[in-house]
Amino acid sequence: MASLENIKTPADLRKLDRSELDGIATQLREFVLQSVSRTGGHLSSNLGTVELTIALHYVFNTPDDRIVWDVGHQSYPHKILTGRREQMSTLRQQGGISGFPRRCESEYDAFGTAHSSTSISAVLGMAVASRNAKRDRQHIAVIGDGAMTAGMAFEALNNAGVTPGVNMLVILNDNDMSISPPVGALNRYLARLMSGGFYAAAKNVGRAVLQHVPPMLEFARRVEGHAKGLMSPATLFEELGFNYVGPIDGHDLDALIPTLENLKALGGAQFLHVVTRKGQGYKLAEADPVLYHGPGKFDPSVGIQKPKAPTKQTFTQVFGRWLCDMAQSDARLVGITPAMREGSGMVEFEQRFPARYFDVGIAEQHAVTFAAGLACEGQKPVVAIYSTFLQRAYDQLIHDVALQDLDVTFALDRAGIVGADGATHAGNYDIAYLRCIPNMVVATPSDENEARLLLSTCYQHPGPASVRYPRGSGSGATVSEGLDTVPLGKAVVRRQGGRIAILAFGTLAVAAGKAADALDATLVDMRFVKPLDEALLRELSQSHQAFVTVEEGAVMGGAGSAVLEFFSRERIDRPVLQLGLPDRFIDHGEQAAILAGLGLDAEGMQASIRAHFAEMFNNERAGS
Ligand SMILES: Cc1ncc(C[n+]2csc(CCOP(=O)(O)OP(=O)(O)O)c2C)c(N)n1
Ligand SMILES: CC(=O)[C@@H](O)[C@H](O)COP(=O)(O)O
Ligand SMILES: [Mg+2]
Repeated sequence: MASLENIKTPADLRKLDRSELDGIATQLREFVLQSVSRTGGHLSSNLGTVELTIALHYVFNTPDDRIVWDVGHQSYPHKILTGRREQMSTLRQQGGISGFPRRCESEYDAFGTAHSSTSISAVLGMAVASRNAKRDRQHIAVIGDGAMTAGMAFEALNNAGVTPGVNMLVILNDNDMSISPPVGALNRYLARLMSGGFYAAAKNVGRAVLQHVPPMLEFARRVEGHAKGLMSPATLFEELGFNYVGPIDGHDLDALIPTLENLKALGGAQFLHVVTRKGQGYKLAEADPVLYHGPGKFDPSVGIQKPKAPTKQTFTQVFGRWLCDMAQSDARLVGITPAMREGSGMVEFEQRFPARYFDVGIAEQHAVTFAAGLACEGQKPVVAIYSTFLQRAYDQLIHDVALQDLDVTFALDRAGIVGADGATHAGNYDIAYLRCIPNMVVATPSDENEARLLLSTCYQHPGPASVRYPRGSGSGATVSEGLDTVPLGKAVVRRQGGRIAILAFGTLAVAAGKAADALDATLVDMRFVKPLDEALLRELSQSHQAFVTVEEGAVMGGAGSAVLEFFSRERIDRPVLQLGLPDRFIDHGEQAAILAGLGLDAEGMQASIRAHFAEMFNNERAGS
C-alpha cells in the first residue's frame, strides 16, 4: 500500500496509480485528525477537503498550476501533501507553520489567504497575467459556500465572466455550512441546484465516463454535455459567463479526477460545483461541525469535553450577556453579525430574540450599511464584528455611518493580538483607523466589568461608537449586573504616583498597573481614546514630568499618537513614551508570549520605561 509518509511533494502523488489514492485519502484524513487534535486548529473544513485536495494535486501540475484556497482554513491536507507533513506539529505555534496558506511558506501556496472571498479575484489576476505572458497554466480558486456569499466573490465572477482568454477554474466547495449554518438566498439557490434527483444523477457522471475512456476532448465534451443536460434553466454561474459543471460528490475520487481532467482539457472560465461534508470521516465532527470548526487540543477518542472546573468569563461572553440584557430593556436594539454568531457570542441572543438577530453572511460591508439603514429608522443596531473584519467595511463605516452621525454601536471583538490565527486576524489597527473618523467614539475597556460599562455607555451615546476588547479573558474582574453608564470621554486615575504618569488604553492596564506599582508611577485607565480626557491630561501635565501610553494596538496613529497630538496642540512640553504594537506584522503564537516578546508584559513595560527615562531614574538615585 502506498504510504502518505513517502509523499514529499505532489509529484510523488502523481506517480501513484489511481487505485492507490483511496488509501492515501484514508491516511491523510487520519493524519489531519490526529495532528489537529494535538495542536488545535481548523478541523471540520479540513476533513471535508481531503479527496478534493488529492484530486487537485493529482490532476494539475502544481506548483506551476496555481491553487488558491479561499479563507485557507481548509488547506491542511494541501500543506501535508506539499512537504509540510512533519511541520504540522508546529501548526499555529510561535515559529511554526501558519494555519493559512502563505507565499513565504511554500511555493505551493500561490496566494496568502485568511480573510474570505478573495480567491476568485486573485486567480483572475494570475490568469490574466499568464494570458498576457502567453503562459499555459491553470489557475484554480477553491471557495466554500460560505465564502461565496461575500460581495467580493461576485465582483470577481462579474469581471471574470467577460475577461477573454483566461484559464481559470472556480471550484465551489459546497458543504452547506459556513462556521454556523449558512444563511441567505444564495444558500437556498445552491440547495435548489442539488434537489430533484439532479445531484444523484450527476454524481455518476465521472464514474460512468471512466469505464470507457474516450479521447480527451471527446471525453470533455461528453462530461460537459451530460452535466449540462441535467440543468434547466442555465445556472446563475452560466449566466455570469462560466461553464458550470456539477454538482459532483467531492468525496468520490472517481467523480473528481475525471471531471477535473475534463475541465483541465477544456480551459477557459470553468465553474465546478462540488458537494462535501464538513467533518467527513470523524463522526463527532460530522454531527457537530460548528463545535469542531476550530477546536483547541482534544482527545479524538472521546471528542471535545466540557471543562471540569469553571473557566474565566471571556470578553465575548461578557458582550453576549450584555447584549441580551440590553435587548431585554430596550426593544429598539437589533444585533447584527457577519457570519460570526459563535465567535461573537450571539448564540443566546439569537435564541431569545430571533426576530432581532441578523446573520447577514460573510458580508461585513453590507452589515455596516444595513445597520446604518436600521438606525435611520430609529432602531438601535449593535454590530458585533471582529476588529480585523471591520477593515473590510471601512468606507461603509465612514460614508454610511459616521458621516451621517448615525446611532450604531460597534462591538469589536478580537482587538489586539489574537494568538494562533496570526497576522491575518490580528486586530491591531482599529484604534488608528477609527480615531481619525469624525463623530466616532472609541472606547477601550481595561477589564470585563469596564467592558460592560463601556458597552452601555456607547450604546446610549446617540451616534457612532465602538468598544474594543481582546480575544479571551482579562483580569477576571467581577462584572456588575446593571446597565450603568460612565461619563463619556472621562478617564479614571487608578493609582496616584510620582513623576511618571502611565496612561493605559485597554486591557494592558493590568500589566501597566504592576509596572506603575514597581515604579511608583501614576496609573490612569483612560477608558476612551476618543473623546480623549484632555482636561485630565492638562492637569497631569502640571504634576508629572513624563508620560507613558500603553495600548494593544499599532503605535502608529494609535492612542499614544492622540496624546502626542494633544500635547503638541496645547504646547505641553512633556516627553511621551508610546508602548504598543510595532510597525510590522506579528505572526501566530500564544497571546501572552507574543505580548511578552514585544515588551508588553509588566516586566517589559517597566524595563522600557526605565530605559527611556534613564536620566530621570539616575538623577532620582543620585538625589536619594
Ligand atoms: C472577511 C471574513 N469574514 C469572516 C471570516 C470568518 N470565517 C472564516 S471561515 C468562515 C466560514 C466559511 O465558510 P465556507 O467558505 O463555506 O467554508 P467551510 O468553513 O464551510 O469549509 C468564516 C465566516 C473570514 N475568515 N473572513
Ligand atoms: C478562519 C477564520 O477566520 C475563523 O475560523 C477564525 O479562525 C475564528 O477565530 P476565533 O477562534 O478567534 O473565533
Ligand atoms: Mg461551507
